[in-house]
Amino acid sequence: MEVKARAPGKIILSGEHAVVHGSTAVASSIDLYTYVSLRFPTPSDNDDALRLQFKDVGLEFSWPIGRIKEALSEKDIPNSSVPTSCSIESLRSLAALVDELKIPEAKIGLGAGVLAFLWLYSSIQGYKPATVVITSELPLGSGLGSSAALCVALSAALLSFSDSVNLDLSHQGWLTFGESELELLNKWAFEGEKIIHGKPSGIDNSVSTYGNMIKFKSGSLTRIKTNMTLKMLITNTKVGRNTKALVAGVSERTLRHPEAMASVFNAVDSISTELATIIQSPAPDDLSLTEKESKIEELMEMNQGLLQCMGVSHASIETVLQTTLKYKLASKLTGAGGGGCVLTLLPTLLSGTVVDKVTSELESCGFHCLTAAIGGNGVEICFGDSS
Ligand SMILES: Nc1ncnc2c1ncn2[C@@H]1O[C@H](COP(=O)(O)OP(=O)(O)O)[C@@H](O)[C@H]1O
Ligand SMILES: C[C@@](O)(CCOP(=O)(O)O)CC(=O)O
Ligand SMILES: [Mg+2]
Repeated sequence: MEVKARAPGKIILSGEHAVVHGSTAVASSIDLYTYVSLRFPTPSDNDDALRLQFKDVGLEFSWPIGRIKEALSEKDIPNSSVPTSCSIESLRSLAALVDELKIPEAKIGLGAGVLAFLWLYSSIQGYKPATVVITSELPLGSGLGSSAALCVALSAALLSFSDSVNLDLSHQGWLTFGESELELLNKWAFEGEKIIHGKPSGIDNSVSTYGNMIKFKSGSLTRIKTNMTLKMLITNTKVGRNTKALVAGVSERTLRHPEAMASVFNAVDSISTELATIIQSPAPDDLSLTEKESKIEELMEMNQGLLQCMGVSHASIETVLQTTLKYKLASKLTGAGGGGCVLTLLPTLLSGTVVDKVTSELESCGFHCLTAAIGGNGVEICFGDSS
């Protein structure tokens, strides 16, 4: 029996980093997914290994299942219905297993993904041999939430074969979970994100779980009903960065300048709240679509300025901002910054020629422009053939 899960990536329209410190943020899923397939061997396979394939980066790992049991020996029988944080001791033991993999230095960031996998797998499924294959349409480590999409899709696949979830195994095609099941898998995914990000806010796993657009503050989400279609150009600067280090950098700056940073976070909170109000306001109200878009552009620019205050912009991001400004387009970084992706609002009345021109100018700087639909389903699973 095989199950496949898919979970979407995301863009943060406003409030990244500040959301870690309690401010409101607004995020939307995008139609680029991470896929996880999970298969248990049959007795005749005579296989007692846990195998993990990261297809996007061409890496494969395997462990005799007994080694994982040994590493986590102090752990009780796993209980998939109680999301549990990885203790320092378990993290240390699992990290020793990951060290043995000798991951090449250039791909060392993947170690965090392997750790999250080992924790989620053993906590939800216990010590059973299996093969898990990961593929993604998302660029990894670029601000589009690949870490959360991985944790959400993994939690979904693992839970679908657990006692905590009741699913129709004969269903054909993609299947969504019930509300309480989504809540459970979102909590497990958050435990995985904690291993990858250090101190995540929970916005990325929540938007990947539930899909569409959400407003998020202090761990709780409100689903947003959009009353306008937003079109964004996503520019990947291709400058690699690590979310954990950037989040830690903002926390250190906050410790050095608590009052100034509190004001920055407060300003971001107001920006996100206003943005959510604009997006939700009834379609033909006192504000025309063009007026709404101009307001959103201004809020994006203000948010970008505050992200610069937090120290998470980058020369490559500044180049994207200057390039799009030449075409009177507003942009902001999305995700953790320090490189990664930048969002540019494409107003409804903008001509296709301008979009082509700005795209080719950005690409001539060595950046990669993506188009992705905003919104859409959250996590889904499929038993058997998903094609
Ligand atoms: N498809 C994948 N294959 C392997 N590792 C992945 C995959 N998706 C995410 N990861 C893990 O997530 C990390 C990237 O997460 P992060 O730095 O938070 O950036 P982002 O979430 O913006 O992509 C990778 O270094 C890796 O550990
Ligand atoms: C910076 C932050 O707000 C978003 C990070 O997103 P990403 O991992 O860069 O896609 C961190 C968080 O909210 O957990
Ligand atoms: Mg991430």
